[in-house]
Amino acid sequence: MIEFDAAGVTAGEEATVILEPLTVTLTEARVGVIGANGSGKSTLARLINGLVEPSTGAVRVRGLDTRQRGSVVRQQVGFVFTDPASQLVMPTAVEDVALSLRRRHKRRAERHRAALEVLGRFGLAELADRSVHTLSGGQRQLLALAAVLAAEPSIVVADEPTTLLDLRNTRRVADLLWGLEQQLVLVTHDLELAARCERLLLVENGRIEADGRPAEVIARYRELA
Ligand SMILES: Nc1ncnc2c1ncn2[C@@H]1O[C@H](COP(=O)(O)OP(=O)(O)OP(=O)(O)O)[C@@H](O)[C@H]1O
Repeated sequence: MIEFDAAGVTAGEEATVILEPLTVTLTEARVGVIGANGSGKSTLARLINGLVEPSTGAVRVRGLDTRQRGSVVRQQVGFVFTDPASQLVMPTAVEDVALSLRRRHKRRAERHRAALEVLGRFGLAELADRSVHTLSGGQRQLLALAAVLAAEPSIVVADEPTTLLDLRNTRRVADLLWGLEQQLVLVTHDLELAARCERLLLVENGRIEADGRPAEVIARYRELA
């Protein structure tokens, strides 16, 4: 469960409003977030794992305040970025997944074995020793997702995870995300994916313009465009 309790975000000395105070509780397994460029979607997503702290109000994840318990929240919330390059930091694919496993497996050899197993599960076994820089965009995105999921977070937040992908990889990533047991918050410009969510939030100019069933929220989005 994710609670926004009058959570607002401002930036700079002038306190420019990025996100107006928002009160909403997300309990659905698949929550989508749509809206125009620059409307505040990423900011909303980043509030969930404390990457962005609320300037006013509070955000709680499974009862944990993101400002007070930031590091615990980040262990529980796996965040998938649009650009996998910003989260793949190790020289090879297997090392990147192993990095996510450092809390669960203290011994290096064990971590390596577990990372290979994760790569296998995601159909990426043959990429284990490849330099991350030589992977295609789709391979990198799948690897980033595998690395996040390897840590077994309780909640997954994905910020436009299919934007860089072709149709086949978009389907692959979407199927993976929909196959998860965890609660998923998905920021997307892909209305097909948005339509598959149980609940959809439409962000417009830093506030929630619509919140509800995908068909109605998407219709409102189309009216605004
Ligand atoms: N730290 C900051 N300082 C100043 N402005 C910011 C800051 N963070 C975000 N913004 C601005 O707030 C607005 C919302 O940004 P955000 O990244 O949340 O939008 P978005 O809906 O995810 O956009 P996109 O679809 O283009 O990724 C943008 O105008 C952005 O430039």
